Amino acid sequence: MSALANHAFVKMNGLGNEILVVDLRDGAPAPTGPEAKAIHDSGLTFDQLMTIEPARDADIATRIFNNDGSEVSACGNGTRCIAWLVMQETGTSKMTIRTRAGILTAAAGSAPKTITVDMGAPKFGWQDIPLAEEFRDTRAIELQIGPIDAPVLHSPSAVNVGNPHAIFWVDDVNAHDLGRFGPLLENHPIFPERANISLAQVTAPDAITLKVWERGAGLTLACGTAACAAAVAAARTKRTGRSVNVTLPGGPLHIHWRESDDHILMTGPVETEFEGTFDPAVFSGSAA
Ligand SMILES: N[C@H](CCC[C@H](N)C(=O)O)C(=O)O
Repeated sequence: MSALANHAFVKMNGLGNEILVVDLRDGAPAPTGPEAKAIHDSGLTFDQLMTIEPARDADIATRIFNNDGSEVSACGNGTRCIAWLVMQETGTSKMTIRTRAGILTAAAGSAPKTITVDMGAPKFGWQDIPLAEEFRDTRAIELQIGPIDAPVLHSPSAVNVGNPHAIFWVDDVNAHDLGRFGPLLENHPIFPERANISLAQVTAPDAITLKVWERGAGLTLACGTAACAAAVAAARTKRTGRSVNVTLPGGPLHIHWRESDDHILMTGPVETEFEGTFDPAVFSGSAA
């Protein structure tokens, strides 16, 4: 029987990006990838499961699982959620979070239930994304969908913001069937670690509309790291400035790509939905 049987969880979201939070500071072990997938498949659905764990070199540590059971290194919306929970508990307004991508800093925003996370600096090198072959300029890589002579989507920007992203620049995010193209592109051999796939429509020098197919989770209402990736890719290709409002289906995030240290500051809301405990049957595979 899993040590997580009957363990407490908190269901939250960031702009509708569904986050299941499990506080393991009681010493319970983190779920395995298959256990995370089993929890989702049992009907307690989420986009990501995130843990809160003790850390030696930060206030807390976290591990991030997509609902397909893959463990990943960054989740912007989920990081805001766990930061808000811990700040509520400790009464602090600033904290550090150890992730597999490095130590992030979170701060309470000016509005209630709003958090700003410093997501660190983006990486643009082809081996950092990573890509399967050398591309000297990752602002537009040779990848396309559709007929060779009339591609439907092509020349995406590639960025790593703790996780890999490909951003396709389009005139209308609703003119393309991301639900159909998403899995093809997520699993394209050019992405040895797969990738999060976004359609980005620049609507003003400080505004982007975004739709995202998330690696390991599919279409979501919002993706914080995709908003960060699209914002820096847009600035890098001179489509926008370094401060943008990114409007996702679930709502807006504000992204500022700071010039002084290249760090990306993401600001947005958090929502709490409900609390509960894990049904033991989930881990024995007998849950519905
Ligand atoms: N699917 C992403 C992780 C979650 C990202 C998203 N939920 C966010 O808010 O950043 C990946 O596999 O890298």
